Amino acid sequence: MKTLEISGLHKQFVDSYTDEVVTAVGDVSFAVEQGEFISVLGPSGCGKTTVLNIVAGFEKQTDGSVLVGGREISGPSPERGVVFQSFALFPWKTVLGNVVFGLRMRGVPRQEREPIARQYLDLVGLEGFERKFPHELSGGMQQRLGVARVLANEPEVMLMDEPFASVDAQTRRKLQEDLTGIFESKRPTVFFVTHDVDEAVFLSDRVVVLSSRPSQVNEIVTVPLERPRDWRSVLDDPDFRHTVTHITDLLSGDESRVVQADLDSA
Ligand SMILES: Nc1ncnc2c1ncn2[C@@H]1O[C@H](COP(=O)(O)OP(=O)(O)OP(=O)(O)O)[C@@H](O)[C@H]1O
Repeated sequence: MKTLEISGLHKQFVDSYTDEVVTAVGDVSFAVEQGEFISVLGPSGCGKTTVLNIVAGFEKQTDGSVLVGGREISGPSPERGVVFQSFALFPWKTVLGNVVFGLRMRGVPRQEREPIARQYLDLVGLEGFERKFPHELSGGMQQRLGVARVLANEPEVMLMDEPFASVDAQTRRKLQEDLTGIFESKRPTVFFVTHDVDEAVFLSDRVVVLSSRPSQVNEIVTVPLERPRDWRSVLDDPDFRHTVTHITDLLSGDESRVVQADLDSA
């Protein structure tokens, strides 16, 4: 069953100073199955975040449609929870309070909120930290709290915009393995934006490779790796290297076309 269907998505921005029109998204269509992990990759500025922001309901498309669970979206909703790069936690609430808040907003009865919140904190490995405040957690733990907060709302799709971009390389590997473990046990539908080809292949069932602006889908690559996954075994897997090389070739082919077009128009 398709959870998310993006059809003919097109987005133009008008620069408020110069009145110049920027086509951020040309014509993008793809669908995400229920329980699927999909990543969106593409050259810088090709509109990855814009597509995510439209799905989140933060931006309105100029043309095309976005259906979630078969319904056209209208504005932000907890059914499309977003995990941001910059954590976006409530600093004055405890770890437990951060998760309980969303449940309260969703109308979950008072006596059910805390057990549900604790269940999701356990899932992301934050048991024992319930009474701490966000500033008492490491960057990686704050990001896991962000994931717990979104998942506790049982969204139809979890949206993640480069969530690990601001943590160091070692923590990043650990968080990628944690996220894979969470995905494998809960099977949420995930839409993940990244610049990092290895990360996209490690995490995803399929990778949507966008072309440079005005972006279109260049290719949707199926990742032929078994689950459960961990870095130790994935790095030794020839299918992993082959898929990474294929996507890198798609991206560099696209980049050389852009350079050639720039030279032709000079
Ligand atoms: N609110 C806005 N107003 C005007 N232009 C915008 C706005 N948001 C994005 N853009 C432009 O749209 C294009 C796509 O931006 P977007 O951030 O979606 O790309 P991206 O692929 O996520 O980039 P990156 O990989 O660098 O993060 C860029 O040229 C950007 O400058």
